[in-house]
Parts: sequence; structure tokens; C-alpha cells
Amino acid sequence: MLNLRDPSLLREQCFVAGQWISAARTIAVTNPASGAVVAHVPRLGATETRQAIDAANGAWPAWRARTAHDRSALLARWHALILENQDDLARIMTAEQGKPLAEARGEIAYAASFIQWFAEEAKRVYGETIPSPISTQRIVVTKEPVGVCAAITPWNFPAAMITRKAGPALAAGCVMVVKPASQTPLTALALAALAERAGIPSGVLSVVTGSAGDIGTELATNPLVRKLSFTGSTEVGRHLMQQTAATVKKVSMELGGNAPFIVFEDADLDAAVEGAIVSKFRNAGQTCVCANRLYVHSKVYDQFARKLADALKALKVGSGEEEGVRIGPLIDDAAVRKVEEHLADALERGAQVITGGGRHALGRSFFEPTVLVGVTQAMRVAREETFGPLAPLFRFETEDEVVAMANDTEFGLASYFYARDLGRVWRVAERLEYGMVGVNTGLISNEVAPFGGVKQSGLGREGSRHGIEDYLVIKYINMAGIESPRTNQLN
Ligand SMILES: NC(=O)c1ccc[n+]([C@@H]2O[C@H](COP(=O)([O-])OP(=O)(O)OC[C@H]3O[C@@H](n4cnc5c(N)ncnc54)[C@H](O)[C@@H]3O)[C@@H](O)[C@H]2O)c1
Ligand SMILES: O=C[C@H](O)CS(=O)(=O)O
Repeated sequence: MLNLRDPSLLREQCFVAGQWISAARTIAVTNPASGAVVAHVPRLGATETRQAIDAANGAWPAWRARTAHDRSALLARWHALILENQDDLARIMTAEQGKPLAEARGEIAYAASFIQWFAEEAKRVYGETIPSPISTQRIVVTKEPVGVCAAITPWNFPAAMITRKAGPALAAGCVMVVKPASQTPLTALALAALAERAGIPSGVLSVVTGSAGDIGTELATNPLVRKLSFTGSTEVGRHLMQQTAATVKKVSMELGGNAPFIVFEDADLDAAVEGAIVSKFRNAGQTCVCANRLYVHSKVYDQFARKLADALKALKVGSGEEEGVRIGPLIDDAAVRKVEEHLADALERGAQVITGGGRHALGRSFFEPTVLVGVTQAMRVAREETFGPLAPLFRFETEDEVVAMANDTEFGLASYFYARDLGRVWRVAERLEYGMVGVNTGLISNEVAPFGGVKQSGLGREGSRHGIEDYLVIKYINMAGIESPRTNQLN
């Protein structure tokens, strides 16, 4: 049993149309560190999803009719409740996802920041007037909520990936049905409980758990759903884009990554090592913006590799609840097997391990933080998202060579590089084909900046003033008949 200040936040029911509902069939939620069953949630399907969509559609007119200030105040109340319950939400998250408690607390604060940000942005949805080419007409442009929205979210950030969607959606006057990952539904359900306590009306926000295929198909094909926002793998994103095409839904796609992390010869090496630790090993390497390939100039390659390996040895691996743990377990055994496959492929092709190199002695889904040297573009780690604590180091000689290698991928989410020459910083930042570039930092995620990718890493942006645009549609009003006054023809 979790040691919660408010045990009622641990919900084993879904929030559908303002009601907490159960189901005969359930899904067990397990702790990745221990394998213990934490809770059971309903295994819902298309029927209940339709109920949630119908309730959202019914709640939409009243929700969109509220003033922006009204919606803002309710979101602000939700934000306050999330922070008031930060510790409980973090404990629930660590229990189901495995990340260290300190990281879970950090994610809750990060998740709450999107609610706060869009509570304010709700009041800044501006339209425009346009000078008319015809003297008797006036042109007005307004922005309106797109309508019933669906969100499908991943397990690696069980809170932030939901609020990064629900925040702008509700702020814009939309309503939303959320399907969280089956590995981490408890955080989503706790957030829904707090939204209910904040006074967000029935039907405005629902959370359904269960069969990804059945629920996903209903969300992607039901004509009442006007927008689908997905965060997850590129493979599933492609599938959902195909499914939503039949009803021409607006889509946002936050998909896979393959981030290059480049260390030039003029870099501050200690800063670069610190950045590499944050960028590569946050959430045990299970983030979409993790450094996936580390390119190090040959002049500093050996020194950087040694420093990185030494820094890694200081990181405690263990269960997220344990004090001082920096690297938790991976989400499941399949995740560990993928890291093992990437490691084995690299070793077979000539790479060498300088620290780590296999499953951790703790067993289950723990993996040793690992540094590989002698890595080349021919290896799987160069082409595929590893999503684990494996840092492959590639060597390079010139700026042109490394930019070409960095861009040699179908992904384009995050990228990072360390350099101090101003000309190089501008040249490389402009040449990298990514939605986001971190210069001399390994951590770029916040609520104020536009988060998102190019190429096959996705469509749209989350956070920033841009994030609400994905939940709005533009309306053009042409107001004619504004002739000069004339006697009324009718009398
Ligand atoms: N770009 C971003 O902001 C971002 C953020 C987090 C994770 N990710 C990516 O997500 C992946 C890891 O997360 P994951 O393993 O949960 O991804 P995933 O694509 O397997 O699952 C994501 C969500 O989609 C659901 N899903 C799976 N198959 C589906 C289907 N056929 N129809 C409808 N829904 C379906 C899952 O249940 C889950 O809720 C990585 O590729 C990572 O890069 C991207
Ligand atoms: O996995 C990717 C998420 O977007 C995590 S974060 O936004 O970079 O914290």
C-alpha cells in the first residue's frame, strides 16, 4: 500500500462523463522496480469511450460559453491542487513508472506549470481586424475552440504529457477525453480527481483506461472528435494519422527522437559531461529528448569519455523510493531487451564498453548506466531510439562531418551541442535539422518554449504561446452592407 497523505488520490476507477466507473475486467498496474501489483484499473473499450466522447460533446457548449477568465480561474484552481498534492502524486508516479522520487516531484511541478501557463494563455486568445478592400465591408478574424479533443499519452511522463494537452485544450474552450498508457494510468486518474475537485464541470475532462486499440480506434474515428493529440512512438503516430484521416481531424504528434549530443574541441568539458548526464540519463534514458548519439571531437574524445564514465559511477541505481537514487528501473523487460540488443549490435561491430555493460545486479528491469566507445554510424544505436541508460560515443574531426552525421536520421526532435566559438554556435544551431536545439545545455524542456519536432518526430508544438493554437480554429467574418446612411426604403 502506498504511504499517501490523501489515499483517495489512488483511483482504481475511470473518470467518464463526470462519474467514476468500474469494469468487470481490469488491468493490473505493477511497480517496475519490485514487480508488485500497485492497483487495478478498468479495462474499458469502445463503448465507454463513446460515452466519454458523447458527454464531452454535451458539455462543450457550456464550457466554451464560459468566459476565458472563468476557465482560467478553474485551471488555476486545478494547478494549485496539483501542487498541494505534489508528494502524493509523485509517490503514485514512482510506484507505477519507477522514476526516482526527486524526478517524479520535478515532473509534477513541470506538469503543473503547463496548467498555470495555459490558465494565463486562456485570456490571450486574440483575433484581428483586416483592412477591407471594399469600403462597405469590414473584415474580422476570430479564434474559436476546435471542439471535442482526444489525447493519447505515453508512460514515460505520466503527468506532464497529459497536462501539456489538457491545459491548452481546456484553456481554449475545448473538452477532452484522455487515454493514458496502461503502464501508468494512476497518475492520470489522480489528476482527474483533482480536476473534479477544482470544479471543472462534468464531461469536460474524462480519463479512460483499457485496450489501446479499441479505445484508440474510437477516439481516432468518431466524427464528434475534432482533434487528436498523440504523444508516443512514431510507429503508433503514423497509424493514428491514417485512422484520423477519414474524418479529417486536426492532429498534434509528439513522436520519437534520436537526439545528437555534440561536443566540439572548444567545449567546456565539465559542463558537457554534466549536460550529457542530464540529457542521457534522466528517467533512466527514457525520454524522447534524451541524447541518443554522443559525437565527440577527436581532440577531446578520450578525456570526455573518461570524465563521463567517472561521473556515471557516482550515480546510485535503485528503486525510485530509495533516498539518493538517481537511476531507476526501465519500464519493463522489453525495454531492457532493446538496450541489450543495441549494446550487443555495437559490440559485434567493434565498439567497447568502458563502464557498465549489462543488466544490473539488482535484477528485474534495472540496467547498468553504460558508456560505449568506438561507436560508428553503421550501428543500430545510430539509427534507432535506444530509450535506456546507454551512452554511445562517436568520434568526429570536422564541423561539416558531424553536422552531416547528426542530421542523418528520419527523426528531428531535440539536439544538443557544446561549443564556445560564437560563429560555430550560430552555424551549427542553424544547420541542425531539429525542432529544438540545446546550446551548452542538456535540459531544454519548460512550459514557455515551443516543444516539438520536425521530420518524423511529429507535428505541432506544445507549451509556449504556440501550444494553444493547436486547439483553436480561425473564423473569418465579412461584415458587409455598411453603406452611407440613406432614407429607409421601407417607409
Ligand atoms: N515527442 C514527445 O514529446 C514524446 C514524449 C514522450 C514519449 N515519446 C515517445 O514515445 C515512445 C515511448 O512511449 P510509449 O512506449 O508509451 O509509446 P507507444 O507509442 O507505444 O504508446 C503511446 C500511447 O499510445 C497507445 N497506443 C499504443 N498502440 C496504439 C494503437 N494502435 N492505437 C492507439 N493507441 C495506441 C499506448 O497505449 C500509449 O498510451 C518513444 O518513442 C518516445 O520517444 C515522445
Ligand atoms: O519524453 C519526452 C518528454 O517530452 C519529456 S520532457 O518534456 O523533455 O521532460
